Amino acid sequence: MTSFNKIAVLGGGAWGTALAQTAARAGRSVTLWEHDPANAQHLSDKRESVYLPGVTLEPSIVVTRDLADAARADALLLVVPAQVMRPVVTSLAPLIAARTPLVACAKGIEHGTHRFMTEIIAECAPAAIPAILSGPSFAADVARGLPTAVTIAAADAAVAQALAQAMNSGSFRPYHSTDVRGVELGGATKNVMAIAAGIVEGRKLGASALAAMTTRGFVELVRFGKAYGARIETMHGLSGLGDLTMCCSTPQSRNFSFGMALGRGESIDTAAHGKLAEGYYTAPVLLEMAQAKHVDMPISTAVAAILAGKLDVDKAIEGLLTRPLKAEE
Ligand SMILES: NC(=O)C1=CN([C@@H]2O[C@H](COP(=O)(O)OP(=O)(O)OC[C@H]3O[C@@H](n4cnc5c(N)ncnc54)[C@H](OP(=O)(O)O)[C@@H]3O)[C@@H](O)[C@H]2O)C=CC1
Ligand SMILES: O=C(CO)COP(=O)(O)O
Repeated sequence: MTSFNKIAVLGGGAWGTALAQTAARAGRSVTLWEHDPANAQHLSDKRESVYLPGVTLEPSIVVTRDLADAARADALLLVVPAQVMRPVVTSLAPLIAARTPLVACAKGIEHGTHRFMTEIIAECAPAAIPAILSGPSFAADVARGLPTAVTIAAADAAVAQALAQAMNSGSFRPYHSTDVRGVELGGATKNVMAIAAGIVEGRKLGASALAAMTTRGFVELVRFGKAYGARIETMHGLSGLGDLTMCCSTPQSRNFSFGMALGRGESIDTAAHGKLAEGYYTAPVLLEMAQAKHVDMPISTAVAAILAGKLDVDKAIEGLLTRPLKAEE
């Protein structure tokens, strides 16, 4: 079976750092690439990411700013925000060997093009093998070696299995799948639902309202997934139900925290408190894609309207509660 020993991680942020730690603990030779000079210097000198304070890099991890260094790996984890995946893959493409797996670890859908992460890889690096890693996995938990399970998907089952094997560190337990679309769609959609759940929490609407929002958010994820080719078992799995329930339940999720701040009345511009909330970028795209296939997604529609400044939180909540009654599905 194919094996991937040299792993490069692109993106020295919270998740990139956590995955670099995981790959090193799994016994892999790890190169961590960071594009920002200041963060790269901090990673090299202090052996710590500014995005994950208190986590010291494993001694074996090599930090670099040279993309060609990273490109020599057997497989690369792409751990940059979803909306910058395209420029990163475009720069990387001419440097990698054919059939190198590029594993998108971002959770989002590209503005404008409506491309999923692996579609961007296929388009910008056609000689590479696109793959996706997603699931209920907070960087701080994973970096500290707390038990975590995710799903790694690639079209070729043997590649997915080999990537899972490469990242298996004991406490980090990757399942493998060939449902690439299902895995990447769940991770993107859950971020929007986490914002909605955070708004409910921030408005102090109670546990019952949070349970209703989470449940109906999952219904929307499944509807959207069916329309865009996801397998039902994937949506019921780690990258769908698992990640959604986790991120709809705790302020450890930046998207949930962003929603909480909105629920407390903070402005859209300040509610993220300088942290990455991918759902902010995905919500309008999700709405456009749902409309394109006539998928009914009232929660996503409400979140997108709030984020566009077209609807205030209380009106959005009232609108959801006063919709015509219907049979549950
Ligand atoms: N944090 C988590 O718990 C998890 C995050 N994810 C996903 O991982 C992805 C990354 O998130 P996360 O690491 O948390 O985000 P962070 O904000 O912690 O880090 C983002 C990283 O991307 C880098 N970056 C930003 N813009 C560019 C660019 N144009 N070119 C190259 N690098 C760039 C940043 O570098 P710079 O220092 O220059 O800004 C930084 O190193 C997201 O899609 C997120 O949904 C998935 C699972 C868990
Ligand atoms: O995707 C994640 C956990 O699975 C991280 O969630 P946030 O981006 O909401 O912090």
